[in-house]
Order: sequence, then C-alpha cells, then structure tokens
Amino acid sequence: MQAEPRKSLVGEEYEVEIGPVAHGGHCIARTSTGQVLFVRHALPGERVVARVTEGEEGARFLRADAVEVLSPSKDRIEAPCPYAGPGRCGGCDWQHAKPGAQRRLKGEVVAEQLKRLAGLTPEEAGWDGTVMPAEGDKLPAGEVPAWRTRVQYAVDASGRAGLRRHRSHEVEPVDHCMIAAPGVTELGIEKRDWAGMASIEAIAATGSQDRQVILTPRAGARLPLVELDKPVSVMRAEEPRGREGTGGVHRVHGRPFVRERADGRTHRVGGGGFWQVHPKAADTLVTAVMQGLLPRKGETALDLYCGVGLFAGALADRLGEKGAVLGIESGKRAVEDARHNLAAFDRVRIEQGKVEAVLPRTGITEVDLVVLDPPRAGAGKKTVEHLSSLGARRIAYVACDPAALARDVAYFREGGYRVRTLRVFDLFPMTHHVECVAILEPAAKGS
Ligand SMILES: C[S@@+](CC[C@H](N)C(=O)[O-])C[C@H]1O[C@@H](n2cnc3c(N)ncnc32)[C@H](O)[C@@H]1O
Repeated sequence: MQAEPRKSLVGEEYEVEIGPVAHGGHCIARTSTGQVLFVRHALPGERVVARVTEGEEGARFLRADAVEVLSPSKDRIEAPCPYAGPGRCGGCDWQHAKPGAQRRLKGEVVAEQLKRLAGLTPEEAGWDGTVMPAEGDKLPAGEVPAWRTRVQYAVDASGRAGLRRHRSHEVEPVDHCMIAAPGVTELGIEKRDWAGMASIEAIAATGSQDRQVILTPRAGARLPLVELDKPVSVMRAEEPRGREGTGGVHRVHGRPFVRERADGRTHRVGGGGFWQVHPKAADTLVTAVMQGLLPRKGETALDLYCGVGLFAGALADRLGEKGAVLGIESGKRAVEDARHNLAAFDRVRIEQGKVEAVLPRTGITEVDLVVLDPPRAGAGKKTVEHLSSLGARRIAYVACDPAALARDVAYFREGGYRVRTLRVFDLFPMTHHVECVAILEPAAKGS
C-alpha cells in the first residue's frame, strides 16, 4: 500500500523567536508545535514571521524565509543590495547583517562544527575565536566589499543575465552585482542580450589585466559574437560543466588561460580551473600556511589537491634546492598548468589523479610537511589515516567547509595528531562561506 503523500507546508507562516545561527546561512527556530525551522534573512534573537519555502508536515525540518521582522536585532541593517531578500538572489546570505556581525556568526558556526564533529573547544584548537576580514575589507556598515573575481551568471529565457535564486534554477536578473570585483563589473555582462546561453562565467584575474568569459550555450544554440566593454578572451563550455570543471571547456578566441599573481609568482589558470575567488585570498592563505608550517631548507613536502600549484610553489620557494615537493591534483588541465607554473623548480613533481588513489601508489612512507586543500567534501577517513602514518612534522589543512574540516580533524586525532592552531578568514563577505587554516602536529611531541 502506498503511503499518503504528506501535506506540503510551503507558504504557511509562523511567528517565531530566532535561535542560534546554523551552518548554511540560516538560523534555527521552532514552531509552537516544536517543528524545527531553518530561517534565512533572520538574525539570532529576533522575533519574525517566517514563511515556509520547503517542507511538509512531519519533516525533520522546514526551510523558511523571514518575511516580516517584528523585533529586529541590533546587528540588522537595511540590505545594501536591492536584489537581496526573501525569494530573491541566492548569492549572498548576510546582506542584512552588519559586517562585524557577519564575521561573528561565521565564528559561531566554526565553533559549533568543531565542538560537535571534532569534540574541540576554540581554545583546544588554538583559536582565539575571531574571524579575520581580508585586507581592505573592513568597511562601515552599508558598504560592500567588491571581492568576487569570478562570477557565474545564469541566463533567463529572455536572454537576461542574472544570479540564481536560493536553492532554485530560477534566475534573478540583476543590473549589477555589488560583490563582483571591479574587473568583472567593467565587462558589462548584465547589459547584453545572452539569448541561447545557459550561463556565463566572468573572470577578472588578480595582478594581470587578463579577463575571460566562459560561455555555456544551451543545446543547439550558436555562440554569440562577444562584444563587451573591455577586451576578453572567450571560452566555450559544454553543458553540463564537468564536476572537475575544465574537461569540456574550449578556446574560442584569445588566451585559453588567465594569469593570476600570488606569493610573488604568476600562475597560469586555464579554462575556468580553480583559483581562489577573493583577490586577497591566495596571498592570505599562503601566508597563514607558511607561518604555520615554518618550512626548513631541505625538507620534503606534499601539496594535496594542489590545483595549479599555489602552495607547491610557495613550499618549493622556501624549501630551497635540496627540498622536494610532490603535488597531487585530479584535474587534467590544472595539472598541465601546475607543471607549467612550477617548471623553474627542479625538485617539484605533479601527479595527476585522485589523492585517494595516487597517494598510496607513490610509495612515500615519510614526509616532513603536508598541505591539503580539498574540495568541500573534505579529504575523508582513508586519506587522513594515510597522511597520519607519514610522520609529518606539521600539516596545514586549508578548508572551505568547517564541517568537513572538523570531521577530518577528528580522524587526524585518532591518527595521533592534534590541532596546534586554527585561523579563520572571511574571504567571502556577505555570504555564509568562510575559510579555515588548521595547523596540525603530532600530539605526543609538539614541535
Ligand atoms: C579547493 S581547490 C584547491 C586548489 C589549490 N590548492 C589552490 O589553492 O589553488 C581543490 C582542488 O582539488 C581538486 N580535486 C578535487 N577532488 C580531488 C581528488 N579527489 N583528488 C585530487 N584532487 C582533487 C580540484 O580539481 C581542485 O583543483
């Protein structure tokens, strides 16, 4: 017998007290019957009317938007962006919060994930609980840092470029994205007709004038002649873009890569491959990793999930001629770029493949230092177990998801490592995202 479909609660409204922030850009509340609500556009301590956007009777939780604020938090401001708000653009989560409050909320999320998944207090993780803004981002309330050097625009049925609504394929057409970097805004993507395109990625490199657009046409559509306000190179991506990003991306005209400067070196990044989005992010992270690892001349190091070689290059620079670095990266195009970017270092090798498959095959049994910067899912138990067996003096874990970091830290603790320091950076202002750098060392020794 088929179970009765449960009644949808979408559109129902509840007057609720907003509780703590949760991972994902929302806060937790409960209805009078005890059902949990994940409420966007709210702040802890507020009383709001929450309208359900997803969920049905008896569900573990419902998603909702705060559509009316009955008693506002002192951290609330008028969202500076006209496209932010319930049902609108899904790109930012905290437009309605003062900048300092955004960082506090992110800190609370990191602390909660650490406690719940790794059993660590901030003190035990060597973290003072602060979330650092990137250089130049400490702005007064109401001003928005224009940090996004890579913007993925979606295109609606009429050919207008915009941004996706939260958890939706619908497009919010925009005239201007406030968090887009000036180099992206100057291209004037929002002013053109993009009929036939499914999406457009706009890239403004840091430290060079390279600008690139990656067009993804809908099935059967022809590429438009790209006439933008600034010269750009143009690439064409096949839909859907592969998980690893760059497989189905082809040159249309101009250079098939952009040149990004960081740590005093130029990095070629081809065909929309991974590069940190905030213009200060690559330097901020390299500094934090190097300050944590304190590399010594002649040491050996691993750079896992190495992309185009940002940390491998920084390590090679500091380890000197007698040092050695092995980078592992799954993206074919990123590996070609990493080999190109690091060609000046004789003792750097880049292997292509998944870390979980390649690392065991290398036969490496000892290493002095490790950097790992995995995708959002984290490295996972097997890889962490393997890394814990290599006797590294220090390990730097760069994480864009605090939940994955905390899970992997718990595995490292089982493997005999402890967190020596944790630093947390707000490299994604106005959104719920946050970047962490944890430095681990053998628990027994300390170094
Ligand atoms: C967060 S990025 C970091 C890249 C680089 N460290 C940087 O800062 O530019 C993660 C990288 O891991 C790669 N990747 C994803 N899954 C992987 C896996 N299982 N094994 C190896 N590389 C992987 C992605 O292609 C991407 O380049």
